[in-house]
Amino acid sequence: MSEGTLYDKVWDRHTVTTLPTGQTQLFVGLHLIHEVTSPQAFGMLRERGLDVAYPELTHATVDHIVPTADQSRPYGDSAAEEMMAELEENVRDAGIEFDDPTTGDQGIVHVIGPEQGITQPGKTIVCGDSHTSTHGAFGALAFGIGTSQIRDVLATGCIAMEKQKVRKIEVTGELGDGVEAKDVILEIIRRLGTEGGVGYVYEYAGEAIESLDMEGRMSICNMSIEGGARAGYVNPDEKTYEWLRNTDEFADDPEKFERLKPYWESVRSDEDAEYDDVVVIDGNELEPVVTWGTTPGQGIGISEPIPDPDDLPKAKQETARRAQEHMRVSPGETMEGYKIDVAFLGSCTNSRLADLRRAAKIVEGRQVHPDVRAMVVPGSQRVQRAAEEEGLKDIFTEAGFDWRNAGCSMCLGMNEDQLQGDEACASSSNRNFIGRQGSKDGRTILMNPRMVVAAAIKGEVTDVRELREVATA
Ligand SMILES: CC(C)[C@H](C(=O)O)[C@@H](O)C(=O)O
Ligand code: SF4
Repeated sequence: MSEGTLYDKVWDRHTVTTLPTGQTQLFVGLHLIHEVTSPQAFGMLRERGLDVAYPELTHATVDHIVPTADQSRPYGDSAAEEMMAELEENVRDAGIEFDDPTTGDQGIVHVIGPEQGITQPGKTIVCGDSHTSTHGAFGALAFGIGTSQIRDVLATGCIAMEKQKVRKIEVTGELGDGVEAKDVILEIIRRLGTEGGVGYVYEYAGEAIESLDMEGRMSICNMSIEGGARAGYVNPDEKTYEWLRNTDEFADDPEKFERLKPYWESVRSDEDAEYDDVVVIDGNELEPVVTWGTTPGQGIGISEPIPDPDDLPKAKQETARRAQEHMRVSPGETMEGYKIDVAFLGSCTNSRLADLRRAAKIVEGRQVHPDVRAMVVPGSQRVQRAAEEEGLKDIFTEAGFDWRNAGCSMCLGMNEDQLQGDEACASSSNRNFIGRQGSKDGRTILMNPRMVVAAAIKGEVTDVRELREVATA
């Protein structure tokens, strides 16, 4: 008998009860916390005299406010220092494992979970952060939660939730040269809209998704929320298990791996599972996608013209007009040749070793354009070390990139890494909202990591496929 989708199965296996509100009480397998959204929740717990129910299922890191240059304490920014100190106190009192920068394991919350192997198929994972959907790449059911829910999870290990519908997004075929996971998700959001996923969880499937490495799958799941979906996931397969086999959790404990694997396999969506909606996208047709506007849904293929707001559905016209004014672009132009001032390679979407490796191949033997300030911010200290060991840091720094310490950095500019004035930034992050990178006049163009470094080298938005040809000629 079909038990349904991965979503149905993980949901059922974590259901404690149905609450009087009609919501489901779900048990949480992993609660990730960071410095920005947890302090208030810990405060609420203290007010009620409650303890953290499952410190062993809770894991903390510091990412948003952490400086990426000088990390000596106290931090130069007193607000950042205060947040850090508060997190330190909270985790110490509760006995929660904390990957602070002295451990060598610190990093963006959505990078460290998978790399340590605590992100696993069939787990329910929550975090007070909208990009928690990233962990769905492993077949986990992972979603961002708000402050009062963080409190609930800290106090009870459970969360009250409404069940969502499931939309299967099948990406068929093979991605072309220079086209990456990031382009797939930007294309999905462009087609379905930033609100298109409201009420849904996205299951990403199809040949093009299956052939992605785990890093690529994470980039896609990461941006589910930008498409309005509460969560996104990929069914676990051999690639997933292979990744996990090599993590801290399992490398020294192969028995544990063998014990858990049947469960992981059992949560895969059944062949005959029913979906509330199915969307099919032809992966063969895609090209690198860049945004022209101020939402992640305002994207186009690098060779395509920027749309005329008048040609868009009525509801989208006004925001498109305002976005074009802010970005100073006109309908009919392509984004190719758009001048940039800053290049940011980082964020929980694209700052893993595989991302840096691909980008370094483009950078090798080239120089950052003299008018561009370019930075690479590894997603975690482990990524940073590995990249340094294999010589990627040297490739980037010799080309003129600034090599930083791990953190969220210029993805949202909660530390010193910010755009100035109306600077335009080629960014491998996930949000291009006005003001997102620290300056209200700043302009963000989202793209894949190789496109970011191509833009850094040329000083303008560039089709990386042209640069690659030069490189291999
Ligand atoms: C600070 C945090 C609450 C926020 C989020 O939830 O996503 C941040 O990570 C972001 O990307 O905007
Ligand atoms: S890297 Fe950006 S998107 Fe990811 S958690 Fe940090 S601020 Fe949020």
